[in-house]
Amino acid sequence: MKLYVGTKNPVKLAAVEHVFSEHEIISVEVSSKVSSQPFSDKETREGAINRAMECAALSMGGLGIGLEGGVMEIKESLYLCNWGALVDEKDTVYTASGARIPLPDEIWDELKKGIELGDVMEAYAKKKDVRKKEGAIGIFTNEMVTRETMFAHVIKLLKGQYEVKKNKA
Ligand SMILES: O=P(O)(O)OP(=O)(O)OP(=O)(O)OC[C@H]1O[C@@H](n2cnc3c(O)ncnc32)[C@H](O)[C@@H]1O
Ligand SMILES: [Mg+2]
Repeated sequence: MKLYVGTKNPVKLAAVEHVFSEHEIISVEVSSKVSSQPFSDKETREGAINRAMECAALSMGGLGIGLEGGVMEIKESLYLCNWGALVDEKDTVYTASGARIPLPDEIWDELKKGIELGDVMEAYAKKKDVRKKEGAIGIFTNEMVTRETMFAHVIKLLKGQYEVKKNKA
């Protein structure tokens, strides 16, 4: 079955390929229809669902996946948050979220100025393309968990829920 993924980001695609190795994966650029830097769980989740729905529509009876990164506030802390959505051939929507860790205040200050996390991380880590490599989660966990492994976990949560539903049908 064809699996459309709503991103061109190589790290997100690598995570999908790792979990859905038996599927033909097609990478497409779609709109998340939320801000480029989501600032809540709600908005980040919505971005993932919007991407997955557009992918499912393009797949014509296949599967669609959307992955979205964002940040969310809890009390005095700003956390990294990530969401994934899978839309199956029957238009059922499955969702799952990823591990979250607090971000340093200096990162929050930069985000408040309207700079996207990907750009903030490049300056902070003095590295290019952090968003396409280890990600903020990799930088702040000494690469114990990278953006790819974090998204792979989210995708496993989606695939597992889909399989349970399919096995019941
Ligand atoms: O091409 P797409 O699929 O859009 O991939 P992206 O890297 O832009 O990722 P998102 O749109 O899902 O993330 C929204 C914003 O947050 C940034 N971001 C989210 N998680 C990140 C991480 O772990 N490391 C670096 N930047 C991250 C990202 O660069 C964007 O500016
Ligand atoms: Mg983006």
